[in-house]
This record gives sequence, C-alpha cells and structure tokens, in this order.
Amino acid sequence: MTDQKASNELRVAIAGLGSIGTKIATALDQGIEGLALSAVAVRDPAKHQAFLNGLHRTPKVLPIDQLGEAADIVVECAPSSQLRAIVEPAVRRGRSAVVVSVGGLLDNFDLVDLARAKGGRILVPTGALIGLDAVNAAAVGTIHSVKMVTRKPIDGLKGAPFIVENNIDIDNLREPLKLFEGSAREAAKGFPANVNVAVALSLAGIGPDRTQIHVWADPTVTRNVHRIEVEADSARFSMGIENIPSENPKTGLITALSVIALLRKQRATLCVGT
Ligand SMILES: NC(=O)C1=CN([C@@H]2O[C@H](COP(=O)(O)OP(=O)(O)OC[C@H]3O[C@@H](n4cnc5c(N)ncnc54)[C@H](O)[C@@H]3O)[C@@H](O)[C@H]2O)C=CC1
Ligand SMILES: O=C([O-])CC(=O)C(=O)O
Repeated sequence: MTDQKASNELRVAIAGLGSIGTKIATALDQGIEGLALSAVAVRDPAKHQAFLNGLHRTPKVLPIDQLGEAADIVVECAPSSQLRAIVEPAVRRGRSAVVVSVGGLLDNFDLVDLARAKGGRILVPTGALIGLDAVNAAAVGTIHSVKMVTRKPIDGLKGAPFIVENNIDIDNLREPLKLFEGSAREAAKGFPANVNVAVALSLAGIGPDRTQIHVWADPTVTRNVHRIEVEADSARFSMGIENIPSENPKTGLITALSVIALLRKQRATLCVGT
C-alpha cells in the first residue's frame, strides 16, 4: 500500500493495537464501505507481527506522529498519555482524528482550535456509553443537570491514580465502596482509564465541570455499569448500560464496536442516529 490514494477510499490509520485497536483493524480488514486500513502505529512491532501478517491487506507500520501522512482518518486507541502525539500531527495536516482516550482531551483542548484552524476534525464516539445523540439534542436547548454513576468490578479499577494516591485497598472489598464524587474533569484525572465515558458525556452536554459523576468499586458486579440522569428543558431521561469487559478489564467490549459504527457512517449511504 502506498501513501497515494488508489481510489476515493478513505484511508484509516490506527494508533495502538490493544483491546480496541485490534478489533477496529480486523473490521476494516474485513471490509467497511469506502474505507481501507492504511497504517498502524504500535509500541512493540514484533508483538503484533503475527496479527498484521494475518490481515488480507497488510498496513504500513509507522511511528505514531506519522499516521496523518498515510491516512485521512487517524483512530487513537492508545493510552491517554499518547493522545497529543497522535492527534496533533493528524489535525495539523487537516485530517480527522477519532479519539477514544477522550479524558486526555481535557488537558489538550487546544487541539480543537488547531483542528479548526487547519481544517481537521476531532470525532468522539459514544464509546462505552449510550445516548449521546439525546444529550447532543438536549444541549441544543438547555440542560439543567447531568449526573452519572459508574460501578466497576475490582479488576477494572486496579491501578487508577486516585486509588493509588489515596492508598485505598480495594482488593479485599466485600461490598460496594464509593471511591469518588465530583466533576467529570476531576474524575478523568483520578481514573484516566475508567471514565472516558463521563468526559464524552460532558462534551456532548454541559461540559466537564458541571457534569457530576460518582465512581464505585463494586465486588458484586461483573460488568462495567454506567447509569445517567439528564434533566433538560426539553426532556428528562435516564440511561443505563452494563458493559461486558473485554480482555482489558477496564474496557467494555462495546467500545470498539462504537468506533466501528462511527467509521461505517463515514461513507454509508444510509445513516441512522446522530
Ligand atoms: N471512550 C470510551 O468509551 C472508552 C475509552 N477507553 C480508552 O481507550 C484507550 C484504549 O483502550 P484499550 O484498547 O482497552 O487499551 P489497551 O491497553 O488494550 O491498548 C492500548 C495499546 O496502545 C499501545 N501503545 C501504548 N503506547 C503506544 C505508543 N506510543 N505507540 C503505539 N501504541 C502504543 C499499547 O501497547 C496497547 O497495545 C484507553 O485510553 C482507554 O482508557 C476505554 C474504554 C472506553
Ligand atoms: O468500558 C467502560 O465501561 C468505560 C471505560 O472504561 C472508560 O470510560 O474509560
């Protein structure tokens, strides 16, 4: 595959071949209307060689900051610490960046201005959440409040900075423990691999400072559970989702599917939902 477009296919590059990235790469390789996988960036190429060799069309392996040279859409599926290195060069070239580590956007919000200035775009999928279409619509009017409660099994929370810094022992919990209550912005700092969903919700609605979230460590659940209450001048709605964890226990299986659904919409003739 060359850097040149062979057709009017949109070229897609993926940064990070972990739980989310490999599923998106596989879906692109199996065929998404009008899209082709052109490149990937990985931390350890040897580890991913067998996977890449198994694809019908082998993408280029590039450094993360070069993906925008080989793609129209760069999909960020790496830890949030890498977000800037992936998204900045892409939007600087006027490309679209799909961001899953959306919590990382809050400390890098200038990337939105950069994208605007350069004709790029930043696309945040609904990810492991639900109903951002309704939140977007309600935000056209006035949203009074957005409240979210997240419950995760212990394995899905281990190592979160908030837990480590506060020396909280969650390993021996026998009943649910509320770890955190506050804004989506503060939650993203304490739980960067756990509450991307709250940040996506906040960006769709009333922002990271007014969106409230409670985070529970819950040994009685086996799924990542998110419940949301929205109070707006147009509607009141409650939403809930119980995500089956992927091979990465922090990440719900539906996250990759949400990105694939977003990619499908880029060239689909029939698009349903906003
Ligand atoms: N928006 C949402 O709803 C959700 C977002 N997420 C976020 O999505 C991101 C990815 O999640 P997973 O795929 O589950 O993580 P993962 O840990 O399974 O995969 C991340 C991959 O990135 C790779 N990586 C790390 N540094 C890299 C670098 N410099 N260059 C290239 N690759 C690099 C790692 O080797 C790993 O393969 C995380 O930030 C996670 O918090 C997770 C769940 C829901
Ligand atoms: O997968 C989930 O349920 C949510 C998640 O990890 C996140 O928002 O980062």
